[in-house]
Amino acid sequence: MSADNQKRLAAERALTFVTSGMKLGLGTGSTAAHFVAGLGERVRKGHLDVVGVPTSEATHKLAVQHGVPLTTLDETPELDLTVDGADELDGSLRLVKGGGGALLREKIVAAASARMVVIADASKVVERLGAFPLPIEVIPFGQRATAIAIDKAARKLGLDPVLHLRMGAADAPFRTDSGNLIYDCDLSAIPDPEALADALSGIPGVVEHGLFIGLCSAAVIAGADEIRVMGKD
Ligand SMILES: O=C[C@H](O)[C@H](O)[C@H](O)COP(=O)(O)O
Repeated sequence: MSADNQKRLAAERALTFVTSGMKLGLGTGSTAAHFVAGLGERVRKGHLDVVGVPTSEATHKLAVQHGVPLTTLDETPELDLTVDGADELDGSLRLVKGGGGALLREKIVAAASARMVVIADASKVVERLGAFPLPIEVIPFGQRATAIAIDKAARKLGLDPVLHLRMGAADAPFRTDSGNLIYDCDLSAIPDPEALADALSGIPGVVEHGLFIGLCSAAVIAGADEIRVMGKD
């Protein structure tokens, strides 16, 4: 079975967590896109009556296309459930996110939700986080100084970071939906995600990083032969 089919199956399973009346956070990425499509189908058929807060402009567009009723986090600041993808997750449901550049809004929306469920194909589950370069969103002002501070903070923790400024179209730096830049921080492995998260959060200029710790309560993982739920079903 292709990875995309696994993503779709994980999304379908997560739809069973949704009930009418829920206020939902809608994640970003190829896996979350399956969830938004499935949600739209159920809404159009009259099986579900929900509202969603998109975590990116891309998800906003997709949700509109699929007929998912939308609200904003300002109108609806407390959500029941967020369903989102991940770039990596470990056995403690710690995540690396931001491969698509949406980590800031994704984290704000997840933090405003009573529950966050990750959906992923089995390749995303890892023994130890860090093979996927950690996305770190920074303010454009002083971005080189911020990158040096990130490098120093990681080295203090015994890590050996390699930072790449993410590029977008036409050889210009990638800009997030909030107009910021992203450094992808290649660390090979992150032995102590909590310590790194704390260190990064203390750097002026870092808006947010892609380590999601203590936010996800369950993950639906679709493999070649089975779908399993990690954490609270
Ligand atoms: O910024 C993007 C998000 O964190 C995505 O949820 C993450 O990159 C996973 O995306 P995908 O489902 O496409 O692998």
